[in-house]
Amino acid sequence: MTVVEGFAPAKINLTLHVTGRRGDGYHLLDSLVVFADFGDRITVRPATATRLTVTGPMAPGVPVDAGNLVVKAAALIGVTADITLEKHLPAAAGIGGGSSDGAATLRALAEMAGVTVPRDVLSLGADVPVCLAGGAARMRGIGEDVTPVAGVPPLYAVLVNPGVALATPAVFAGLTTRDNPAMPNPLPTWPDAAAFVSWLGPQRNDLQAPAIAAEPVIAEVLETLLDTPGCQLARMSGSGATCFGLYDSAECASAAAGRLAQDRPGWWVMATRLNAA
Ligand SMILES: C[C@@](CO)(OP(=O)(O)O)[C@H](O)COP(=O)(O)OP(=O)(O)OC[C@H]1O[C@@H](n2ccc(N)nc2=O)[C@H](O)[C@@H]1O
Ligand SMILES: Nc1ncnc2c1ncn2[C@@H]1O[C@H](COP(=O)(O)OP(=O)(O)O)[C@@H](O)[C@H]1O
Repeated sequence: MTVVEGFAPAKINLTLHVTGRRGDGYHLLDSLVVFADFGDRITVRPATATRLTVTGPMAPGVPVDAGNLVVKAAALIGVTADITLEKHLPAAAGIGGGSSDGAATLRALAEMAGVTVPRDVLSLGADVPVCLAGGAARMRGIGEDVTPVAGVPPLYAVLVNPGVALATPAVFAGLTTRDNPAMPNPLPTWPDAAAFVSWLGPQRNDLQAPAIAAEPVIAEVLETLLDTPGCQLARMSGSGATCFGLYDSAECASAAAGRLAQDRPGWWVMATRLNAA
């Protein structure tokens, strides 16, 4: 029996510029996306009907029915399987846990059944195409236009989620401006990690302000990250509430994570390497 395992890394929007809105209400984005070395794990086994079991420290509250993106992905690719999802990423957290799980399921089921992944996966969610591509990418349109970006260095980061779940549509609805500038085109080249992080500084996550308006604790997370020794940049990912801090070494990131975990026992804190693959 073919058993296939897959990894569904956290997705981090290093930038998230909202540049317009379509007639159907979806927003046009320009986002630089990378992936962490931390995430969920899935295992798929052939079965005559799809069955999902969710385990792991972040399993509570995650849907186990047809609402789970793992089950939706299996239906889209047309393969039935016994699927175990080991959940490590907080849900509704702006780090694309569900989308990354969906993309990992598509890859694993394609390998298990010897079929190809459908070309149009946008129906699963705007973040699924970028998660399926994997690696540093520029994401435009509403998420369907994904271009790999070369030259993004590996980054040492700390992810912090204060334990508030934010609904993505509500955060988009809180935007006060929707026609904001895109990132430069083409993107510059960065000689090293320091140049990359200083370029990142003036870029934005346009969803950060409406997310803070909905959950002011996000501002506290950003300030707390910036206060840790060696933090070069702190920003929210996606529609929040997870924020990332960037550091110039694994030691700095790990020391900051240790301190934050001690000082803020209610927050989810994780040191990770971004774009390490
Ligand atoms: C904001 C982002 C940035 O990467 O990340 P997350 O916060 O979800 O991690 C994504 O665009 C989210 O992608 P995803 O979570 O897959 O979105 P979907 O399920 O397709 O859409 C959820 C809702 O978000 C809004 N939405 C999403 C994408 C987009 N380009 N414009 C939107 O306005 C719509 O209200 C939509 O109904
Ligand atoms: N595999 C999954 N993991 C987590 N949440 C999921 C999954 N499948 C569907 N969901 C639903 O999707 C919602 C958004 O979750 P997630 O993709 O983690 O957030 P975000 O879009 O903020 O990155 C959750 O509230 C949950 O109800």
